[in-house]
Amino acid sequence: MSVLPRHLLPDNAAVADDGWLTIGGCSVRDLAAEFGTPLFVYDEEHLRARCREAVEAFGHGNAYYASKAFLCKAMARLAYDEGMKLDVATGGELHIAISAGVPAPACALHGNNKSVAELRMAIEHRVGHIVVDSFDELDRIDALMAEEVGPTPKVLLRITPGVEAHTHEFISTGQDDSKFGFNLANGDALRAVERARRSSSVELVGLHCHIGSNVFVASSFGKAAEVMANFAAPFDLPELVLGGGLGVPYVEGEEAPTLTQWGNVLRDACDALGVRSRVGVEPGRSIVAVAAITVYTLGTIKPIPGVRTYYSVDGGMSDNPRPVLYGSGYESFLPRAPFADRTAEGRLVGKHCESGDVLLREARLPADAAVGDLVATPVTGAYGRSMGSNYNQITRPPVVFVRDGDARLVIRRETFDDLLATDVGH
Ligand SMILES: Cc1ncc(COP(=O)(O)O)c(C=O)c1O
Ligand SMILES: N[C@@H](CCCC[NH3+])C(=O)O
Repeated sequence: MSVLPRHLLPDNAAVADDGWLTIGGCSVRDLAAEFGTPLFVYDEEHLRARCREAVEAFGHGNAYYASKAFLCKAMARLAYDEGMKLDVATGGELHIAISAGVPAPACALHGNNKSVAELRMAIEHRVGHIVVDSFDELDRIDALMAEEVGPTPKVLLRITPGVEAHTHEFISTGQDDSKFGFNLANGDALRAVERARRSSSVELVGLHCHIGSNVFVASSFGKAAEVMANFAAPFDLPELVLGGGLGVPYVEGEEAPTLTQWGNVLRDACDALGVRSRVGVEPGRSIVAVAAITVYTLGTIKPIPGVRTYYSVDGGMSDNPRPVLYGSGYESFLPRAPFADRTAEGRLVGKHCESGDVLLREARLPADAAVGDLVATPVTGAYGRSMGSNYNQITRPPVVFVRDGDARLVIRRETFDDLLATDVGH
C-alpha cells in the first residue's frame, strides 16, 4: 500500500462525505472551481497555530517570522497579529510588511549585500534591528549616519559559527565557506564586535547566526547555540538570535522536531551555558510549509511503454522550483480520494518548455488518475509561491486562506496584462 501520510496535510484537513479533501472546512473541489488551478490553499488556523507555538516556545518578542518563506500582506499581518515579529531580507520584503501595517520596529532587516537604499529605508523607518553581515555594510552605515539619515540603528552582527547544518549545500549557511556573515574562525567576528562597539554609527545590541535551512538534526542547533554562547559571553549583549532552519517532513518516512521541541533544545543549550541574553529565532518553513497544498489539473498523460508515464499538470517549476533547485521530494495525491492507494507510478511534470521541469521524479497516484482530475502536492507553503517565477510568461497562481468554511483570496491570479505591467518597450 502507498497511502498519503496524514501528517503531510494541514492541521484542518479532512475528508468530506463525498470523499473529497476539505481544508478549513472548504472542499478542494469547490476551491478549484471558484479560483481555478494551479492554486495555493493555506489552512489559516494552521498558520496561526504555528505562529502561536513559536511565540509560546521562545517568548513574546523573540520569534521572528522569516518572511522569505512566504510573504503577502495577509501573511505579514497574520504573523504580527499572532505575536511574531518579522524577519525581512530585502527592501521589497520590508515594503510588504510595512504595507500590511506591521510597524517597522517589529521588523529585522537581513541580507549579505544590503544596498545603501535598503539601509537608508531601514534606518528611516526605524526597524527594530539590522543584522549586519559584513565590514562593507558597516562602512555603508557609517556613510549614511554621516548624512544624519535617522536615529542610530540597533544592530546585531551575523556570525558564521563554522557549524555544519547537515542539509543541502545550497541552503547551508553556517559553515566557514559561506557568503554570509563574519567568520568566527579567522577572527573577523571578533574584529567586527570590536569595531561595532567603538562605532558611533551603530548601537550593537546582539549577535546572530543561522546555520542553514530544512535542518532535522536538533544537535546541529544545539552545537551552534553552544558556539555562539561561548563567543558572546564576554560581551554581555542583550540579544542572541539563533536564526531559523527547522526542517519539516515533505515525504513519507520523514519526521521533524516540532517548534516546541526545537525551543526546548535551544533553551536547554542556552541555560546550560548560562546565557543571559534574550534568545530569539527566525523560523520560516516550520511556520508555513505544511499549512498549504498546491492544487493542479492533470492535463496530458503520456505513457511510454517500458520507460515511464509522464503526468503533466498546469503549473510546474514556476510555482515550485525546489525539486529542480535542490532535488527536493514531494508527495502527490488526488483530492477526490486523498487516501486512496497509489498504485500507479510516473513522473509528475509541469508545462514549461524544459525537460527539467519536474515536480516529482517518482510520483505515485491512484491507478484511475485521469486527464482532468485535480492532483495536489502537500507541504508547498514555504519557498513555493515565494520563489515562483513567470518563466514562459506563466501567470503566477493565486493564494487562498481557508478557515471555518470560508475562503479568502489573499493573492489573486496574475493576468496577461500583469505580464506587461513593467514592459515599457514598443
Ligand atoms: C537569516 C535567516 N533566518 C531565517 C531563515 C529562515 O529559515 P527557515 O525557513 O529554514 O526556517 C533563513 C533562511 O534560511 C535565513 O537566511
Ligand atoms: N529556499 C530554500 C531555503 C532557503 C532559505 C533562505 N535562507 C528552500 O526552499 O529550501
